[in-house]
This record gives sequence, structure tokens and C-alpha cells, in this order.
Amino acid sequence: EEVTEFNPRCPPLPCGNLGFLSFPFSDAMNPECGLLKVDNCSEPFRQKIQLGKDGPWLYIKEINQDNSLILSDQVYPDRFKNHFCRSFQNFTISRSPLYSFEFPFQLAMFNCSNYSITTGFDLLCNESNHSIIFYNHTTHRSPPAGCSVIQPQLTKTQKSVFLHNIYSGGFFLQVNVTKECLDCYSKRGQCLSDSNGKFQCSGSKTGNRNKSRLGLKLGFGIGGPVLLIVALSIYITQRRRKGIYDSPNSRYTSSDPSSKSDLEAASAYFGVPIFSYSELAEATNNFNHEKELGDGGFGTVYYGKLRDGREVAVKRLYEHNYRRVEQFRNEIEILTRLRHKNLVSLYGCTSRHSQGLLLVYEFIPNGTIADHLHGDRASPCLLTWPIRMNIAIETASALAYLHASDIIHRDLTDKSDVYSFGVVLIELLSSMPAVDLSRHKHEINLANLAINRIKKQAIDELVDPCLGFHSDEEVKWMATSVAELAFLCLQQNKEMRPSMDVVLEELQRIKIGECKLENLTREDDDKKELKSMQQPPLSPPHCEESALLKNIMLPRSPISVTENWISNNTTPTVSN
Ligand SMILES: Nc1ncnc2c1ncn2[C@@H]1O[C@H](COP(=O)(O)OP(=O)(O)OP(=O)(O)O)[C@@H](O)[C@H]1O
Repeated sequence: EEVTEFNPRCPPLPCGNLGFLSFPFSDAMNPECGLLKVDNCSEPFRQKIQLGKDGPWLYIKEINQDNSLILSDQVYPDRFKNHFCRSFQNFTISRSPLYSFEFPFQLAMFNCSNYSITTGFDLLCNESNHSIIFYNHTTHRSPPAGCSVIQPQLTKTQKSVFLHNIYSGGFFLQVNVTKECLDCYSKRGQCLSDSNGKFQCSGSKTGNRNKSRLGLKLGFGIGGPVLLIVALSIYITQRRRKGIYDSPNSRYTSSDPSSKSDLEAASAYFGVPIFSYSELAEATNNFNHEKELGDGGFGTVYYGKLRDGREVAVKRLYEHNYRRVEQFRNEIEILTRLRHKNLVSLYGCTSRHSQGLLLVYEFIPNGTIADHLHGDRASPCLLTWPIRMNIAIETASALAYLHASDIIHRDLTDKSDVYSFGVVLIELLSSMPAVDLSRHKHEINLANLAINRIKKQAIDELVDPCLGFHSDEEVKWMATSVAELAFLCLQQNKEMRPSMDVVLEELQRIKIGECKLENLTREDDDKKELKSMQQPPLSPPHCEESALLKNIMLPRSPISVTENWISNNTTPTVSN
């Protein structure tokens, strides 16, 4: 049905590595099928688009489903090296009654003929006849009158405070087709502008297509002959096989390595697919209360289902103010740089000018660890000791990766994460919630409870009885070692906490039953062999008690030195 409703004169047009072009884009051979012309489809990675009638031609890096583009013009980096205002070349895009352009995700710049019109923007530089202004105003979507667009492209080493975020190899442009033109197109008409610059719809057929169906077709470029659908699905399957279709940046991922590295160097907004607010509102049943998955520091998270069938978690930021926009930008920047099997993928986000700031993540269906340990999904000892050990190692590996990846984030500061991870370790050992108001006032906080037990040498009181602490010597040894490691993570003094790398390494050693100090200091080769064997070469219970702690950072047993380590074990959790 979708196929027959598609304008048969305008099937999606193959365009090399860019995939298929569909309205509002078309090629030079089929100008009536689109509003913006793409050239060089037969030359991979050299396709160009003309921005408006008589507008500039720019190279296309990516075309996204929501009509956003990543463009580049190789001339700018050279010009910018001069650091002068006049080094910026501008291009003027004439206004059209059929569509408009938006620069949603970057610090767009304009060259204005009149200095006074720059009010409301941050001035970047001003030279005799030129005013170069920095676009930093969420309410302005398009260039102010009298200004033309400049898209500077910076080299990676450029350190300007205003410009450090500007994409080094290209820029982002969103094409917004007017509603009249979309309606016209959906009725198989052609959008035209008459000699007075007014909109006209020629050759339309009346019909009752609804907007969402059109959106679907435009979004996915599906609707040509059946064969085309087959071709598309083969194309998608191939991309999936290559493992790039499902990646967070899939829609921007190019098979050209040079183009890919350019994209990876992108600023906060690049490389992330953009979703429309309405699509996400639809996916979450208008942010229905019943779809709420939980609340976090930045916003509420909702379950949603996208039109393409993907299940997603949509995070809606609490307030749409400038600070939030900054946090939004940070989170995107961080997430797009991360690739780890234990970290949730970011599928995309809304434009920062959208009605709401939304982040779209891969949906994780099985709840949180806390749900399974002591929440809605908990059932006694469903999580056995080996499972808990694996959860600890996998989580530590993700955190160690984050710390190694040079990411600075509100809650990604090394040693406070180590503290939080210590609490997770105790949760895994004890199956108790991190905070429980029904506990004794000094033990509401699980960290305090754990510290008290460890100091009293009463780890058995801490460990969930169902784990076999008393019946299985190996579990007893491992649980004791993990408790001691958690104890180190929970030090009030940040400096006393081990790094996440060390924590991960120690957990791995505990898992394979490797004794600490002795093996480490004696035969390095033995140690390697041990690891490669992947089985406990020594019976863990024979290992010297508390050797773990000696090995990590301190020469003495925690039991004997805890008073020195913990200045105040009754204070509430301090994680920063
Ligand atoms: N991708 C997801 N899949 C399923 N549920 C999720 C997902 N992301 C978050 N949730 C649910 O929403 C809750 C809040 O998530 P959020 O990421 O905002 O929490 P947080 O880590 O505490 O937040 P923050 O880092 O902003 O302080 C989570 O505890 C979880 O229950």
C-alpha cells in the first residue's frame, strides 16, 4: 500500500555512499522530484548539494533521515588559519517559500553588514566593514536580516574559547520543508515558487493521506517499486552485517575511513542522529506517566517505541534552559565518544531548538541491578555468586573504560565513581539497598553499615546468606576479598581509594582465585600463565588472609588500620 502511494515519478534515487535520495533531495536528472539538487551521485564521497537556487555547492558527508545534512567545504580550514575576520568567506543562501535552513547544532556564524544588528548575539570579531557574529541564541533559528551565513571550519588545534566546539571538518544543516510544500508533495504535486517568490503547487492530486504516513515514507525513503524495497533491505542488511547499522552513529557512519575520522572529531552535535520532538512524543505516548522507566539527575526516562520498531529509552531533561542545553550538549558529546559493550548506546537526540531536550538511548529491558537484588524483580538468590562476580567485573570494566577515555563529566570524576562502585560491590554482596531508612540511623547508609561490619571482622553478617558464604569455602574467600576491595573504595579520603583500573584488575584476580601478594611479587611469567589458563591454580582459601589489601596499595591489613583510614565512618555518604 505504501508503495503504490508513493509518487511513482519520483522513486528514491541511489546516490553512492549516501544511500538513497528522497524528497526534498533529488538529482540533476529529476529536478521535479525534489527541492535541493544533489550532484555527483556516481562519484562516491564527492557528492555535492546546491543550497538554494544559485546558492553555493558544498560537499555532502551525510544525509540523515530527518533531512539534516553534514556538509563540508574544504576551503575554510585554510582560510581560518589566518585568524582574521576577513578570512571568513561567506555564502548567501537566498530565502525560499518552499523550505528554510536551520543550523541546529553548532555555533553558527554570520557576517553582518551592519554592526548594530548584532544585538542579542555574542560578537566574535569586528573589522571595518565586517561584523562577524557568533550565533548563540536559542530563539534565533535563521540568520538575522542583513547577515549572511559563515561556516568556519577549524583545525583540531584551534583553541578559541568560542569556537572550540565548532566542527573541524564540516557543518550541520537542517532542511525544513514548509507544511504547504509537504502537503503538495504528498498529493503528488510539485512545489514551485512563482516569479514573486510565492509558493505554488502544480499538478497535485487530492487525496487523504495522513501526515504520519508521509513522514514515514520521507523518513525511510521507502515507497518505490517492490524491487526497490528489496534493494533497500539488502542494503540495510549489509550495513547490519558490517556492524554499522546499529551503532549509535549509524546514520552518520560512512564507509570511507577518512570521512569517518572527520565525523568522530565532530563537536557535540555531530554524528548523532536527530529525532523530531513529535516522533518521540508519539513513541512515548506523549510522555505518558505509565511509560516512565525512572528518574535521574537530569531528567525523567520513558519507554518508547520508534516508528521503525526500535525500543528506546527517551530521557527528557527537566528544564529547557540554557544550563540544561549545556548539559544536554555535554551528555551528547560524551556519549558519542563512547563505545563499550557495557555502556548503553545513544541512538540520537532532538535538536537543541526543539520543544524539549530529549536523548534517545537503546532500551535495556531487564531493569537495574537494584531491581534484581532488592527491588521489583528480586527473588531469593536468583543472582548467584558467579553472576554477581561477573556483574561486578563487567561494571568495573565499563567504568575503567570511562576513566581511561579522558571524559570529564559531572559524575564521572574518577575517585567519586570508585566510591559509588564500592557501594555497588556491597549491594552485590549483601543484596541490601544503598539507602534504607528502616535501618539503624548509623546504618541507613549501606556504606557505613559495610564499614562497620568489615571493621568488626564480621563480613559474614554483611553477605547475603543465600550466597553460600558458610557452606562454600571458595565463595567465602571471594566474598571476603570483594568486601575488602569495597572497603578500600569506600575510604573517605579520595586519595586512599584505588583507581578503577586497579579495582578491575583485583576483581579479575579474585574471580580466577589468584592469590595476591605472593604471585604478584614472585614470578611474573607464572602470573601470565595463570591468567591464560583461566582457572584457579591455587585454592583461594589457602591464600593469606587480607593479602588483597596489601597488594593494592597498603602494607597493612585493613582490620588493623581501619581507624587511620576512616576519619568518620558515621557521616553520610560522600561521593565527591
Ligand atoms: N536505556 C535505558 N533502558 C531502560 N531503562 C533505563 C535506561 N536508561 C535509564 N533507565 C531507567 O531510568 C532511570 C533513570 O535513568 P538515568 O540515566 O536518568 O539515571 P541516573 O544514572 O541516576 O541519572 P544521571 O546520570 O542523570 O544522574 C534508571 O534508573 C533506569 O531505571
